[in-house]
Amino acid sequence: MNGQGAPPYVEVAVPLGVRRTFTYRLPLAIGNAAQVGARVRVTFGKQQVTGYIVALHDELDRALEVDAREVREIEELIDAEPLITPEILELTRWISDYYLAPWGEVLKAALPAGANARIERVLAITTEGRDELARLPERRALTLKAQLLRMLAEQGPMTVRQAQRTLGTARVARILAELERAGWISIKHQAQNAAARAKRRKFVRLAPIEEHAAPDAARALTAAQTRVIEALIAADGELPFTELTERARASASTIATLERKGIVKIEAREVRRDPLAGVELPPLPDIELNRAQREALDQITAALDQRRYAAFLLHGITGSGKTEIYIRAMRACLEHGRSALMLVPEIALTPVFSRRLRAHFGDRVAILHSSLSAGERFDEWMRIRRAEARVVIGTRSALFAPVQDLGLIVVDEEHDTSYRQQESPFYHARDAAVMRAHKERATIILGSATPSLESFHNAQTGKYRYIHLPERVGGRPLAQAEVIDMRAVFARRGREEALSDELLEALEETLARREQAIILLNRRGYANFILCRACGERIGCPQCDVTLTYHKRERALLCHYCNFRRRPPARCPMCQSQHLHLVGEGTEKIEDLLQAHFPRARTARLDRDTTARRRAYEQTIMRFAAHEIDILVGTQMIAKGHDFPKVTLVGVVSVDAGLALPDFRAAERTFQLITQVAGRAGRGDRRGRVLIQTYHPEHYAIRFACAQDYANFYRHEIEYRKAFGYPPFFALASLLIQDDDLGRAVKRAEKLRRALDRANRDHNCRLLGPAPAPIARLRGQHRIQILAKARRRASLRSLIDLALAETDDLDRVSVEIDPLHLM
Ligand SMILES: Nc1ncnc2c1ncn2[C@@H]1O[C@H](COP(=O)(O)OP(=O)(O)OP(=O)(O)O)[C@@H](O)[C@H]1O
Ligand SMILES: [Zn+2]
Repeated sequence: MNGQGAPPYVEVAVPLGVRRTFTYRLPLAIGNAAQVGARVRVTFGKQQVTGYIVALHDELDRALEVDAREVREIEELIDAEPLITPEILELTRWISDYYLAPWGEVLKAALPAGANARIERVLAITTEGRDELARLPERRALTLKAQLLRMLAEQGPMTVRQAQRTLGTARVARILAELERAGWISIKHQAQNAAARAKRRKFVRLAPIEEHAAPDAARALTAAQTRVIEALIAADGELPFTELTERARASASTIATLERKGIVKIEAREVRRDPLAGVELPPLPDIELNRAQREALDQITAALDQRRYAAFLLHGITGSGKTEIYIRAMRACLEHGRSALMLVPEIALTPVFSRRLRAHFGDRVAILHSSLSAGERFDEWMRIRRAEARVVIGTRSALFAPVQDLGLIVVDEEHDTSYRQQESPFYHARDAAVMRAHKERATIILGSATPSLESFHNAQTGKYRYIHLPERVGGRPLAQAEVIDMRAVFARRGREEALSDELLEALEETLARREQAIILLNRRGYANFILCRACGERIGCPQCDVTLTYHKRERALLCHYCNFRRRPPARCPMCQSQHLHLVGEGTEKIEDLLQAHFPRARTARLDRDTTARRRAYEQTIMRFAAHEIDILVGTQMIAKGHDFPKVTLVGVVSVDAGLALPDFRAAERTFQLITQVAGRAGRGDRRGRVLIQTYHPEHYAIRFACAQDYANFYRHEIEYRKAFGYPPFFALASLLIQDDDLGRAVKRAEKLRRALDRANRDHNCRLLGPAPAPIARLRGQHRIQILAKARRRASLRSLIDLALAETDDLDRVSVEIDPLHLM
């Protein structure tokens, strides 16, 4: 024991590809200060890593047969106050078990990026180093070593990175070891909380009048000083320092002089980085709920009153007024003194909606999403941690918001694929949110116009309570949808056209009525790929088994998987022929075509290329909402959740590529995409129209989406899932082996398969593969897949657990439980 009776051992989870936790000893110096949920710096192998304390214990776990003498000490305690709450610790442990994901990685994902400490090497000069420096001749040009010593003597300890910034990376690297050996400097590892510091800003304000009331004070002022004072008076007495220097065209020294005279005061204050700073709040519509909404809300508030776990599937068609229900449910939750968390899909976090929440809940709202800076995220996160924010809205990782006393979770557009994290740790935020609600006795609402098959199935079997809103608010009709058979268009025109006459005419009429249109094509770029007509070569990515997409604006061929980029060649790289042909179209080309057809219309494009810049997405959406844009072309990001009353036409250029993907969810995705985008039409006074171009007009996903008939789509699709043994009837796991050497990948896959077979003697799982994944090579790695299926997810997990434990060199297998795609 270490004196004060503190448990001498801690269990640490590290964010590396290992699933078990590790025991460390607490040094005396840390003693009682260590708490569960705090971050620590530990030595792991030869590395220094940030880990998370997940348990404290008095004795070593005998079962693990750890030798007490081999247990290492914690190097540093990073947090005196743990960042991770007990609830989040518990949730991450569940995720780690359920998804067979390393606990440390889940914990890392649970903290805002700004809070993930970087381990830095910190340099400091020693007494011997100072003596050495004193012996050096004063004036002569200093050697590199002497320069570094002098820097450390004058400026104090600094990180290796900082030293390298001044003196050059390679140069510093060269001399460090030598200086340390000579005993002139010390090198220590330390955790640095980069962005995880509150932001401080300097403010200048006018001092109270009596402090500088000397009668002739005004006369003694220079012109610049007068400008400073006038600027401050105009701003009600206070301005941020930098803003003041700009406004008054004054230098820092002018302001310093005024401070010495006692006329102004300068002070540094902590400021909050507010993601909604400077936005105008639209007036809130005064809405009276209709009967269906009221009944839905009543059920939800009754559950909230009981303070027990309850899960609802709110299935409301597009425009049925789900958002209004969410807001009122959140308000009810707040009235109970509890907090509410709302998850929204990645980019569809509509700027309009965040503003509405701010208007409803004021400062109690915190916003967490991917386009915030690390600093903004951290500030918002801390406001939640301190329970200053009681309503949280955010994307996938907001699942881990340290909300205190959680009463309600809303998952909007619950079918959306962005809730699935597509890299390790793989988790599905919707499913984990259901578990979180369960553990914290909260009510959860999963809302969608096109529920995922899993959720609808859960509602059918009684796992979720089902609420249906079958009509649009105000009795508005759904848009009228028509399928355009592109085979007939081809026969008529005799050549391939991206836009049919029907769609062009409808656009013409829409523009003539001064209404707006949305045109969807779920593929960015200009042309799908480049084909050599002489030899048949398709120009592909050298790293991946996919073709490169032609981007005209950037004059580049891009790989949409690994971002490889090259200039479009003038000749075929295989046969040198000049007969290169652009095949297929993307959003760029559709934008060009529309501009050619309708030169007077204002068109804009929304896809990952146009929204790379922060806030670009938001700007385009706001301009479209203000009708500064007539036609909006885009990928699926325009299909989600938006409410633009003046949109009366939606055109779907093509969904055929998505339908053809070798994935059991292809039909479901296509159905959802069409239904969602169709739902953007006719949300105002005029009825909307939807035109869907396709070469497969008879496909059931297209037929049912066109009729906006969820029930029949579900009936059809669920039969197929049952017949072929897919979710929700079977649980699925995919094991992916990647290696830059194909032979090695195959060997490892076969070995894994044998281990799985052995483990499967006591289980009853179905195993498929190894086989090349549909994308057989990605970023230079060959990809071999094994699929496992079972009726019970638990047996699937235990099977994989066993197999992985048995094979030792398989830590690089990536395991996905409930994968979304099998690509
Ligand atoms: N009871 C009501 N009376 C009048 N208008 C309403 C009512 N409820 C909601 N609305 C308005 O109807 C429009 C559509 O509502 P909302 O955006 O909530 O639909 P939704 O169900 O979320 O649709 P989607 O699934 O397409 O996003 C909004 O402009 C909203 O303000
Ligand atoms: Zn690539």
